Amino acid sequence: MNTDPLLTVSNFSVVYDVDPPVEAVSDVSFTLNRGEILGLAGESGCGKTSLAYGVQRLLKPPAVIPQGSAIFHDESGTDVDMNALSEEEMRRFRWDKASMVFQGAMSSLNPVTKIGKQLADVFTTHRPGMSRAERTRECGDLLDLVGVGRDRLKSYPHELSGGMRQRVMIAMALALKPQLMIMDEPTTALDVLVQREILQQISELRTQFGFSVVFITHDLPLLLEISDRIAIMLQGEIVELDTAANIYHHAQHEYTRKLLGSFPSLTGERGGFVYGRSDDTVAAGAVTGGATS
Ligand SMILES: Nc1ncnc2c1ncn2[C@@H]1O[C@H](COP(=O)(O)OP(=O)(O)OP(=O)(O)O)[C@@H](O)[C@H]1O
Repeated sequence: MNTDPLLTVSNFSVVYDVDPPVEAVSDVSFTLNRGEILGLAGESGCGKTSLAYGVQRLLKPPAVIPQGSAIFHDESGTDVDMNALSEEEMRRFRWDKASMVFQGAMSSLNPVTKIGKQLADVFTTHRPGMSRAERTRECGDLLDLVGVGRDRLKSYPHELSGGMRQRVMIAMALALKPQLMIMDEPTTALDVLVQREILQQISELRTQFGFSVVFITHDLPLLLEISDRIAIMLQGEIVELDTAANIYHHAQHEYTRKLLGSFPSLTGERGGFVYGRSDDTVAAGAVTGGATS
């Protein structure tokens, strides 16, 4: 496995300064490797979103970050301390280097604007030198890439299924070829087959472009399918971080075992597990034969 780090998070805490204060993330440290999919699992309220948004500096008051750092090891060789960036630098950084697919992102598409135009707006803002023809070509290429197809450039969001809308959001997050994508429950609202297809797509795109992914969900079986490593969060702390295979076969923490045990779908409708992928991770999907797109 590639152990060239892309992001080093150290002693990171997030507190909501309400009465009494809530320590949503407590002294969390981890490293994300280049090209790696790191799953962040844990039940609702354990602090997954606060951690991901905190690292991206997307939290608003009453959230405060009393301690910790997030260092981005840029492919240019420069280390960027994300806490030291100005608001403006951070805004640019967020799309260019590290993009995000939010929880329920597909409903954040503007309903009265064609999806091609919404995609093109990313380039208009961030690549002002691009000609209109280049923008249209890039947007078409992106829609092809995520399996929506360039013939949908002129479609309105309501003309697309939920899965297709979510793919458009992924296309948007991919637009500037970031090195990191943070995905917060990107497939939760979709049915299982569509989820599978999208996971497969993310995995293929990651192989093609080499970006890293932090994939957040409470759905541990789903993480086992897609992640190289998985971090288990409990009450604001990462209690276990290991390869997907080790999490599945040799969970060390009692809570991880509990979390695994709480998903009957592990051996039920999601299908049995397929072992022995070349990189020794775990992949589910035997029943559906994996995803097609
Ligand atoms: N604005 C806020 N003010 C006060 N407490 C908050 C605020 N936002 C989140 N919290 C608290 O911080 C803790 C962590 O929440 P967070 O949303 O990060 O968890 P999560 O694991 O992402 O949950 P979910 O899967 O439901 O999104 C929870 O106890 C939550 O109630």
